[in-house]
Amino acid sequence: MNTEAELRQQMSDLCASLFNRGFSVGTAGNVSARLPDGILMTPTNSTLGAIDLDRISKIDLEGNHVAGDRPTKEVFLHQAFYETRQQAGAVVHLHSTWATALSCLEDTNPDDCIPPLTPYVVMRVGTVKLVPYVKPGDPKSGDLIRDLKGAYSAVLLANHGPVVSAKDLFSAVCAAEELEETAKLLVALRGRKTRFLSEADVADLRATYSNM
Ligand SMILES: O=C(O)[C@@H](O)C(=O)COP(=O)(O)O
Ligand SMILES: [Zn+2]
Repeated sequence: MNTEAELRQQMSDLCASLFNRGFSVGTAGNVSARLPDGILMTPTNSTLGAIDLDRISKIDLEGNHVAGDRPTKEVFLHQAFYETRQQAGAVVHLHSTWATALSCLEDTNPDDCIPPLTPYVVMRVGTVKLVPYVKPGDPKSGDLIRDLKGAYSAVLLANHGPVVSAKDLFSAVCAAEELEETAKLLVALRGRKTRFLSEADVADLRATYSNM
């Protein structure tokens, strides 16, 4: 387990890495990580490209804002992941282009937004559910995640973008990147005869590897 100081540094570094490689632009996206006594969150209206360690928001186990700048407006969304997935140590929300494109397409399967194209997306991300649109920052986003009862480590928010949780911050960032790259492949392959992994292949991967 990282110390809080190490986790703050890692959050700033990984957010900058996402931003510098175009997974986030402007002030889009937000990131959080669980501590024994609360949750660290990126501040609202901050750019992931320049997260100041001392201004990272902290909320306590009761959800009170106890340190740093005001947290992301998606605090309810992040809290709902931690409430329903005990194994989740971090949550990453992005507006990355290709996953967001899938979140807008009418024929994206709401129960399986990212069908099993490659082993790695099965291993790192799992089945991705579409969550109905609510406006950014709406507390209802938390209710919609709680309704899933912890069954999905990753979702697409309709007409908005991906949210990915994982056991720790590095894993959550890697999973968000894997989801984005697979979304890009899916859009590139649209209209072409595509071979997906079989149910047996997916079951074998799930038995061998865990995405959390
Ligand atoms: O789309 C939105 O407005 C938020 O989900 C977002 O990505 C950035 O909001 P803050 O984290 O409050 O800056
Ligand atoms: Zn957003």
